[in-house]
Amino acid sequence: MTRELPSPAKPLRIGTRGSPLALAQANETRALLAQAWDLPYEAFEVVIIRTTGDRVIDRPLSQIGGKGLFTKEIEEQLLSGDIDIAVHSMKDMPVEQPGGLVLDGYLTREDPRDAFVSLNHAAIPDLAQGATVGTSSLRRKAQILARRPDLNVVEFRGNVQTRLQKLEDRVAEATFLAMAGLSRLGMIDSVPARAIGTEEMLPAIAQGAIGIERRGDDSRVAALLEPIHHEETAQRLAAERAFLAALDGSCQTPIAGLAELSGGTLRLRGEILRPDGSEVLDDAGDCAVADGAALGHEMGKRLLGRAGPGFFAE
Ligand SMILES: NCc1[nH]cc(CCC(=O)O)c1CC(=O)O
Repeated sequence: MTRELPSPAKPLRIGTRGSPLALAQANETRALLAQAWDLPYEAFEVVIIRTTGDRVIDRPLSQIGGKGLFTKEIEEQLLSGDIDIAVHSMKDMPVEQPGGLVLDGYLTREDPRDAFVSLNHAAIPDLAQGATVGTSSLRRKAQILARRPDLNVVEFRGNVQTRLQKLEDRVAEATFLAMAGLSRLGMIDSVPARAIGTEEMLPAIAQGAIGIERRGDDSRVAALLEPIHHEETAQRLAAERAFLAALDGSCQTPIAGLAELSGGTLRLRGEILRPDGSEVLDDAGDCAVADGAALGHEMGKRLLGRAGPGFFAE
């Protein structure tokens, strides 16, 4: 049976940032929607929106401050009706959305692992004493320093292509990228990247997941998204994002977490680190798949209690 698109009069507008990765994700969403509803690509339009995070490129993200650096302008256009949905890397999304918006549509999650990327080395242990590595992620920086306090970590901003160029230019010996990003950009075979096991480096909350945001009162769009939504991804993210929310995490703090499902059970692992890597606190728990958010909340609060005040201070 062919489903009927509710009110297909004009193209559905898909808002996204303009980076190659963001565009790949928006186009993937567009293709999935076209396929699910048996419609031509022209029924959907990709609209590029420039955000503060894209504009300010001369400072570390952690110094620009404010929540939703990469989302504010997109959400404004969603609220004003200039776009109908927004496609996001869930890793970059604050745990709460502005009033009137909901973020409950998820595509099937990609590989959540980080990748070690280097032209000369296969893994972290191969790096020479004092070697320079580049990353803009406070989490990755703290995790690397926890294992290798001797390494020199330098700020590495910019999109995937820019960071790879910095390796070519010998600015650093290695960098770290999400496997999901490389895979969506079709670069997994052309870039010297090796997946890092999650025991070795626990990923960012929601890494590898794409979320679709909409207006809460837009029932047409809610129905439209239903066939491309992946419920297991939603269940995993519910646990991870509740963990993050309990820790009051913005992306200013080194927090990692990953939920996995097997045989009706959800297992959540979580970790917080001092920014200099000098202390790592971790926790893990199991629960029924439907109870992930409660477990995440509980684990977050427990870790916060163990950490005490000032844990995240530089
Ligand atoms: N903060 C940038 C960002 N946001 C999402 C991804 C990768 C894709 C994903 O995790 O879904 C990346 C780049 C990276 O960490 O390599």
